[in-house]
Amino acid sequence: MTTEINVGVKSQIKTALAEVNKRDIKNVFFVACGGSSALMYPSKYVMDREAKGIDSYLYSSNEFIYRNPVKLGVNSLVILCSHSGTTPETVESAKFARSKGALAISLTNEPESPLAKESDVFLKYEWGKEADAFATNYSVMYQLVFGVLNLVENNDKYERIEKNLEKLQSTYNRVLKHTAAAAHEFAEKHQDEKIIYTMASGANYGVAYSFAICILMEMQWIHSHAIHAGEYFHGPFEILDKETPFIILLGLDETRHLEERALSFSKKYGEKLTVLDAKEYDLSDIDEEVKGYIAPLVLNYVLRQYADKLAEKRNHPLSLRRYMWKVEY
Ligand SMILES: N[C@@H]1[C@@H](O)[C@H](O)[C@@H](COP(=O)(O)O)O[C@@H]1O
Repeated sequence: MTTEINVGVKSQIKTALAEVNKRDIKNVFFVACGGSSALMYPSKYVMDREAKGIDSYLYSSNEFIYRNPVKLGVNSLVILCSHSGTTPETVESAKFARSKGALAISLTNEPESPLAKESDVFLKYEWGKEADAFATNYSVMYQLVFGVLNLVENNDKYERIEKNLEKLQSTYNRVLKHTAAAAHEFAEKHQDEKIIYTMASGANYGVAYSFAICILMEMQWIHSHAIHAGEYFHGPFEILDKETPFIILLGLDETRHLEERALSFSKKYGEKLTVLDAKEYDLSDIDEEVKGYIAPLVLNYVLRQYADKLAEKRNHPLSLRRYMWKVEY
């Protein structure tokens, strides 16, 4: 079944790339909201590191429409994502992109959704505990992005990334066993906290961002803010004391130095520090050359385990909302 689904994912990517091939793509816009936006941050990092000619931009959906970037046009690829496929501003963004002549490719879990219908091509990804990592959102996004880089610029990492993503689930399973005790301890220690900050840089910043806005604020009603490790010393570090909890992510990309610097300062003056360091995880299945790109996916998966444990300890299900999907906004 898994193999069948993975073959299906590859064929969807092929279809999407065939559409890309019909155009002369000069720029890529990543457009989504919330968690769906956060999962695009590593891809924006990939574009910055790998793309020699294609420009790339990342916008929250409504900002994309209202800002109306002057470069958006027939040479643009707009990559959208919405899990439900119903977030109105993301659906509008797809319409808007196409009205400008751009190619709109969306990722969603819902093939019958308005977003799927308003896009030139949609890619259905899998979701949930049973899904193989290869077919899930982060992986599908990478397959598309590396596929575009390969097609437009002859970037040679596409096949390697695809092979590494095929081994991702076994990496996840191994790492999760290693982090289970730490996740449990985190939940024990933080169940009564009123505020928890998150921090990261580079390819991992989106993971810190989504944990802050989606897990802590949206799903646990705990105050939070995602601090960019490079910005830490330009304001946020003044909040550090022995009482304030921070989650600090350390990835394997070129910006790791920023995260290490933030951590070493935090260790000096803070105490409630939870460190997730990808260097401590068994990523032996992953090629050295792409480890920096894969690290945020692994960190995100590990943090989901932290979220599950925290929700359980606090007796506050991750599905609980006050306003989202309930009132008008
Ligand atoms: N955590 C996310 C939110 O941040 C997002 O606003 C919402 C709608 O998103 P989507 O457009 O992916 O369906 O879903 C999730 O709950």
